[in-house]
Amino acid sequence: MIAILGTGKMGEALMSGLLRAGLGPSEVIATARRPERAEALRERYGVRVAGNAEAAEEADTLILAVKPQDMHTLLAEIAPHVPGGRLVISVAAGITTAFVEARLGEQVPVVRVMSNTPVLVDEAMSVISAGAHAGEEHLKRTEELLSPVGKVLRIPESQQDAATALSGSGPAYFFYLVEAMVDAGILLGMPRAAALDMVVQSIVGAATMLRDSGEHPVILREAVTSPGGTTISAIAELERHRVRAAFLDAIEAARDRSRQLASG
Ligand SMILES: NC(=O)C1=CN([C@@H]2O[C@H](COP(=O)(O)OP(=O)(O)OC[C@H]3O[C@@H](n4cnc5c(N)ncnc54)[C@H](O)[C@@H]3O)[C@@H](O)[C@H]2O)C=CC1
Ligand SMILES: O=C(O)[C@@H]1CCC=N1
Repeated sequence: MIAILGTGKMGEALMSGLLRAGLGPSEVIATARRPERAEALRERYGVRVAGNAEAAEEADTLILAVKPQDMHTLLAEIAPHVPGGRLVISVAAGITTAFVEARLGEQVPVVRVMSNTPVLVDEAMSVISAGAHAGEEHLKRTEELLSPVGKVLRIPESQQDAATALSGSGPAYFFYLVEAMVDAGILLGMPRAAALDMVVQSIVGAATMLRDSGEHPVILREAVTSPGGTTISAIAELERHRVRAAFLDAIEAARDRSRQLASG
């Protein structure tokens, strides 16, 4: 039995992925703060919806999916209800395994996960790290849960804040880029729907080439960039506006914010 504690956007995305991967609705308990949300989850997925304490007592794997700022309250609520031997998986940005261990009891196996919203289309990037009391079996179990919905990579916990900035938030940067490029199409007089189609297909094509060709992104970009042509005129403007430096600073800021989150 798996419990998702705090079934918001990420919790629901993970839960729907687990169900698509073949887990039965009767093997999942979801918890939610608002009764309307609980009802919607029950109706949409046929899963059981319960209180946090009850879910913690019954499930052998607990997935903590509340916001980092709500983690302290959730852990305080479930601490008396987590029997030995439970695997606790936290998907919250910035929350360390030590933070969870300190509140649930020192022996609890905790795995920290940073996934991303493409879990909704089985293309998640999930990175996982073991806490002090989580061993190979716990990492394997976490991998089994997450690999049907995307790629899973083990990383040292010291890299989790960086991974949060890179792949946890990563989809948002691409959506932002698409928005900006569609605006550019509008500026050039293109109808919005056509501009969106062109940009989305370009990003899907580029992503597929990156994944399937094994080529370095520089080589792929050079292949588009004809001498004296159009692409280099655009790249020159991106460089003039220091877009590369903006990405470095932006992702560093996200990493720093992830580090701060556990303290509220
Ligand atoms: N949205 C994203 O792309 C990603 C989010 N995350 C992490 O996932 C976690 C959740 O983020 P979102 O889903 O975006 O937020 P969200 O606000 O949609 O979901 C959190 C849910 O937890 C519920 N909740 C809060 N306290 C509760 C409690 N004590 N008992 C039961 N339910 C409670 C809230 O009502 C809400 O529905 C965060 O820790 C975030 O860092 C991780 C990777 C990506
Ligand atoms: O913005 C956030 O804090 C969460 C964590 C990674 C993606 N979304």
